[in-house]
Amino acid sequence: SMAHGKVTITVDEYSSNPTQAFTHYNINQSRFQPPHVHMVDPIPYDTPKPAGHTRFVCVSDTHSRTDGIQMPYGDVLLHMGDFTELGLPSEVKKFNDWLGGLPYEFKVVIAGNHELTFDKDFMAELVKQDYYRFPSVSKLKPEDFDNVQSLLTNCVYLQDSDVTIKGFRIYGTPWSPWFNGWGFNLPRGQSLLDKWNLIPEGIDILMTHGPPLGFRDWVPKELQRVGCVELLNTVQKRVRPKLHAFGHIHEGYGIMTDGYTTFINASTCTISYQPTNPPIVFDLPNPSSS
Ligand SMILES: Nc1nc2c(ncn2[C@@H]2O[C@H](COP(=O)(O)O)[C@@H](O)[C@H]2O)c(=O)[nH]1
Ligand SMILES: [Mn+2]
Ligand SMILES: [Mn+2]
Repeated sequence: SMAHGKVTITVDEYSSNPTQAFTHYNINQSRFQPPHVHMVDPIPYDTPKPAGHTRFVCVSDTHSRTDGIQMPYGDVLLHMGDFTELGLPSEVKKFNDWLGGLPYEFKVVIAGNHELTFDKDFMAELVKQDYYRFPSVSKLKPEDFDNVQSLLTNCVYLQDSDVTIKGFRIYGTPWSPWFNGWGFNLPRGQSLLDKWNLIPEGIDILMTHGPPLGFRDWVPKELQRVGCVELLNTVQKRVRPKLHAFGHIHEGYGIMTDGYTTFINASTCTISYQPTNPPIVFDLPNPSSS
C-alpha cells in the first residue's frame, strides 16, 4: 500500500489496447469521471504569480517551427520533445539558438520520437538498413551525430534522468509506444514499463514525450485512445507527481486533472504541424525546504 513502501506496477491486462482499457476502467472504476477527473482552463498569461510559487511554461512538439511562437512570462521552461523533424544537427543548433534567446531562468528539455539522432540504438539500426526512409539522417556520419546532445548548451537535457530546480525534482524520459518505427519507440507492456520503473518516487514534475492513457491522448481521426496504460498506472499508483507534462499527440493539446496530478499536453504544433497552440503556463507552490 502507499504508506508501506514501494508500490510495484505490473503489465496491465489491457496494455495492448488502450481504447479498450479506457472503456473498461471508465465503466468499472469510473476512473476517468468527474468530480476527480476533469478539464482545466489554462491561466491567462497576465495572471499575477502567487507568492511562494514557481511559474512553469510548457511547450512541446515545436518541430523546428519556433519562429512565430509568442512566449509568455515564467521562471522555468519545459519542452517535452519533438523539437525537430528528424533530429538533424542543424535543427538541434537552431533549436538551441532559440532557447538561448528566451528569458527563463531554467530550461528543461527531453527528446521525442522525432529526435532520431538522440536514440543511439535507433541510429545503429538505421545505418544497417532503411536508407530511403530517412535519407538525410542516413547520410550523417557517426561523428556528425555522436555528440548531438552536446549541441544543447542552453538547457538541461534529461533522458531517463532527473534534475532539481528551485527545489522541484523534475524527471524526464523520451520513450513512447511503438508507432511506425521512430526514435525512442518501444512496444507497449513490459518494455515501456521497464523505463517507467526507472522513475524514482519523490518526483514533483514528470516530463514524458507521450501521454498516459485517458488524459489528452485521443486521436480523433482513428477514434482511438493511444496513451500508455502502464504510464498512467505508474503516475497514479506509484510516482504521483504534482504535474505530468507531455506532448506527442498534437490533437490532445490541453489540460486535465485527476484531482491530484495535473496533466498538460503542451503540443505546440497542430496535427497539420502549424505551431499555433499557445504555450501553457502553470504555477506550482515551491516545495518546502524541510
Ligand atoms: N494512432 C496513433 N497515432 C499516433 C501515434 N503517435 C503519433 N500519432 C499521430 O501522429 C501525430 C504526430 O506525432 P509525431 O510524433 O509524428 O509528431 C499525432 O498527433 C497523432 O495524430 C500512435 O501511437 N497511434
Ligand atoms: Mn510531434
Ligand atoms: Mn511525437
